[in-house]
Amino acid sequence: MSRLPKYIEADDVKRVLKMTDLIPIIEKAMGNFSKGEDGGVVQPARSFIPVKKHAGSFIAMCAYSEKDETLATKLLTRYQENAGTGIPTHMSAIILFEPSTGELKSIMDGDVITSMRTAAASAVATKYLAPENSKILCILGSGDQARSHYKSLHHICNFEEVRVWSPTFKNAQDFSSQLKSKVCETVEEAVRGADVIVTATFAKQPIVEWEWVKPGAHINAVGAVNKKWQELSSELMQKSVVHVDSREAAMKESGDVIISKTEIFAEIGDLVNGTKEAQKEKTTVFKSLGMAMEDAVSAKLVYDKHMENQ
Ligand SMILES: NC(=O)C1=CN([C@@H]2O[C@H](COP(=O)(O)OP(=O)(O)OC[C@H]3O[C@@H](n4cnc5c(N)ncnc54)[C@H](O)[C@@H]3O)[C@@H](O)[C@H]2O)C=CC1
Ligand SMILES: O=C(O)C1=NCCCC1
Repeated sequence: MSRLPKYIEADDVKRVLKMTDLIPIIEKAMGNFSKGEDGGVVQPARSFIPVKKHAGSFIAMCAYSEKDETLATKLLTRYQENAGTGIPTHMSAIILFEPSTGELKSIMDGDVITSMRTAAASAVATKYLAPENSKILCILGSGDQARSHYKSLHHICNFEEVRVWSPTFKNAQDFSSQLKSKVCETVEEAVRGADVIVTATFAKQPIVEWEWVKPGAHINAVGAVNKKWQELSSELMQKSVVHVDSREAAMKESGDVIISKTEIFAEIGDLVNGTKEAQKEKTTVFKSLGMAMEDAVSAKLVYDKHMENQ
């Protein structure tokens, strides 16, 4: 093997990474993660460095999976105020190592992986928790995650209607002209009657109320990754059956969990492993925070597929 790491750019990641391959890999990774030591995953809490002067943050996320033979770290910036400037709000690179020797194998774009693996994790949650025959999908937010969730969730349910809401009406219109959907003027209009709801916004205060949510609906809550931020009202969190990707991270990083003082029923990996039962008939929430482990398995998949084509 060459000692020089392979650089894999965003277009090449996009070319080789397919949602149909990724969803089962993320499902297996979530299961391994929730097995504790038996799952062979080492994933320390991630570091957040505030870049206060510029209203940004720098995030470092590392993971090793013995079963998947992958060792990686993602370095990411989150600059919310980039919105509307043409510079993305999240930018990242993933550094992949060879676990057997410690060699640096690859540095690759992390943006496509972040979009797709987050949406794949929600697809796994939706597979276990969405009501049978879900027909209406509601997406709150019209950015990167909103778009990737539109695509991933169509692999799980046969939706007949997709609704989109975004704080800037024009952004929702642009979304809807590219991805078949109906634009809603209010969150309430988008949420009422929906079977599956995605919240993928930068909201810091709750935008979804319990009384709007159809009993038995499933919510993938992807934003509000901060202990002081919420996308869902405390009442909605308390009255729903709440699932997370990592209990440890949720207790540290999720305002939706911490402020509402809600009880976490299970990690999605517990449903995958069959150690907790999915309660499809109840109103369910998947509070997603994102795991380094998801990046590590995705990066290995990208590297292996990319090298096959070399
Ligand atoms: N759980 C996870 O694994 C991940 C979570 N995220 C989080 O998901 C959220 C969406 O990320 P992206 O789509 O990449 O960002 P983006 O910048 O592409 O889109 C953000 C969306 O939020 C909307 N928005 C901004 N301020 C708002 C407010 N006050 N209330 C309601 N909506 C507002 C914008 O109009 C836009 O539609 C962010 O909070 C991000 O940090 C991002 C990556 C992974
Ligand atoms: O990649 C992730 O995981 C992220 N989680 C929280 C917000 C930024 C990206």
